[in-house]
Amino acid sequence: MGVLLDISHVDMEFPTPKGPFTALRDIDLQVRKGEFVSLIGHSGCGKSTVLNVVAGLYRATRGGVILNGKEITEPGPERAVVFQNHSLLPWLSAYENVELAVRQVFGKTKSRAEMREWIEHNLQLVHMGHAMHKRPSEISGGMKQRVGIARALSMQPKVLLMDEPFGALDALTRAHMQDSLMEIQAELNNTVIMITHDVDEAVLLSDRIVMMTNGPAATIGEILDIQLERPRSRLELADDPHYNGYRARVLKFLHERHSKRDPSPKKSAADEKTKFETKSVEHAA
Ligand SMILES: Nc1ncnc2c1ncn2[C@@H]1O[C@H](COP(=O)(O)OP(=O)(O)OP(=O)(O)O)[C@@H](O)[C@H]1O
Repeated sequence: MGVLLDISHVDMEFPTPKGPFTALRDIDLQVRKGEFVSLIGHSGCGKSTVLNVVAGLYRATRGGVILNGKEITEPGPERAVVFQNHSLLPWLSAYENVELAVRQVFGKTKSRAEMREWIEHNLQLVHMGHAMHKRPSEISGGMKQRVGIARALSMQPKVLLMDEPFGALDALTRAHMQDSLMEIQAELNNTVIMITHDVDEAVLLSDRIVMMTNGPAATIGEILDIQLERPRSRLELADDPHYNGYRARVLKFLHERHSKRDPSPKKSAADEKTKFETKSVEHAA
């Protein structure tokens, strides 16, 4: 299948009082339609910066991003973003939060009735149909995140950008959300770029895992193709040698990178444990 999103030789420099800081150097990544790509790397390496360049929030210092043949120069509804901490408007219900996005994208092309149907459809897709008239303060963290995902999906984006979407959730809710996301992905064939610190999550969900080197001047260190059949079941994969091989490969990359930055093995191991969630898939089930 053809390339939908072309992140082409992107450098990103930020001006700082001490002079320019090079966050990214030569990020080059082509994403196909319907592909699920995860970005993983140590804290501060530049994952969010990559996502922000694709979102159009930052302009690359060199290189650029082409979506469907058109260069990205600003944010747009064809690239919906889901953040770690939901960004719902607290005074609006779940329904009304999604409605805002739907009006923005479909206000001129869908009738009122069609928009209502579409909003409800997207909330049902994330299993929020029963609580759609509740406000963010009346629902759990996982439910809020579901609404954020419904809002992003309702825009029918060409690319879904997710910045640690499940990072703030407990392990069980997180596992449910991952399963929901896989179901939705199977149904809608979305193109997704997701940042995660969770190695299991990356292997379970992704078609490819992009591993980034440490900053400054972070770049792509390695790309791992995850050739596990779909639909994927976390329970079955727990004993799958291929699954465990992919998992080990990512952990090794991260560990090696960390060791290079800090040669103290004691500190590396401790940091590794806190920064990367390496729980086994059975625990999350
Ligand atoms: N607006 C900015 N101005 C200056 N430096 C910045 C700016 N945004 C990011 N940086 C720097 O760029 C580097 C990459 O930051 P970024 O937030 O992209 O990393 P990250 O991999 O997403 O981190 P984390 O995993 O902790 O969220 C960091 O050193 C950060 O301090």
